[in-house]
Amino acid sequence: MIQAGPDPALRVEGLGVRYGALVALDGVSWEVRPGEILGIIGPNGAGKSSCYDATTHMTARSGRVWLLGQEVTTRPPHGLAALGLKRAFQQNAFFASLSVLDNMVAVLAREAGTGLLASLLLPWREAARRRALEEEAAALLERFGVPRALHALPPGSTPYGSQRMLSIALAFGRGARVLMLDEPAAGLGGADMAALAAVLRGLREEGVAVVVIEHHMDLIMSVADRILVLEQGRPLATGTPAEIQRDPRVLEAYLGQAA
Ligand SMILES: Nc1ncnc2c1ncn2[C@@H]1O[C@H](COP(=O)(O)OP(=O)(O)OP(=O)(O)O)[C@@H](O)[C@H]1O
Repeated sequence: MIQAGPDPALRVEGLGVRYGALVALDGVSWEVRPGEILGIIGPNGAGKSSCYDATTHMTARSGRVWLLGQEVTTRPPHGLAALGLKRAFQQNAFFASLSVLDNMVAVLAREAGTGLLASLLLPWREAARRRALEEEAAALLERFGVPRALHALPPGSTPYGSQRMLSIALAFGRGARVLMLDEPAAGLGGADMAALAAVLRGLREEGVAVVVIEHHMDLIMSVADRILVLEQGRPLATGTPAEIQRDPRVLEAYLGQAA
């Protein structure tokens, strides 16, 4: 089906990943447009994380990748991030000994070209710059649902839901054209899940292309515009949530298994 709308923000073609003799991903192609949420689902071991690793060049792979119309197949992960392809991982990733706010400041300072040490130990004459970074960091954290009351705490002392949102905010940093999230709802309860859904919808409204691997079917079916189903490293189906939910192959391979 030909889809109307803007050009893809990210397009991958024929991605393949092998671990020795094991074929983890075999010729997988997909694309996501600005202001679209693409969900990637599939049973355990289907190749979802391998697909992320392949896209962000964190593993040896075959296939090609285009970001904002530019081929970026050979770019290293940090080069992709600099072009606006950002990724958050399954595990929370932050400095445990820094406050929530300083974690965010460190990312913003790095993206602004200031080193971590300098960002934390800026001399007095740069205090104003430090304050501006802190204000930017605080506003960004609030946007991702981490309230100011938690900003001075170490991340490990905040509720788990806030830790997940912090990880996403740190991945997003000063902004992303494409944001790839790996199981962002893992371990979240109902209220946190609703807050996460609101953040994802907000990113979509701003024109960010969002890709989400998720096992929580309610969440992915309610926020995704399109869904790609992987099974044993291969694409099994792609379509709207409604199409996917009534696809007999999907029901048998995945949703049926979960029922
Ligand atoms: N580093 C690795 N070395 C060897 N095999 C791996 C490695 N990483 C993944 N695999 C294997 O590749 C296949 C795909 O794994 P992958 O983690 O991509 O699946 P997944 O869909 O993300 O699974 P899950 O939902 O459990 O996270 C699995 O059979 C897995 O055991």
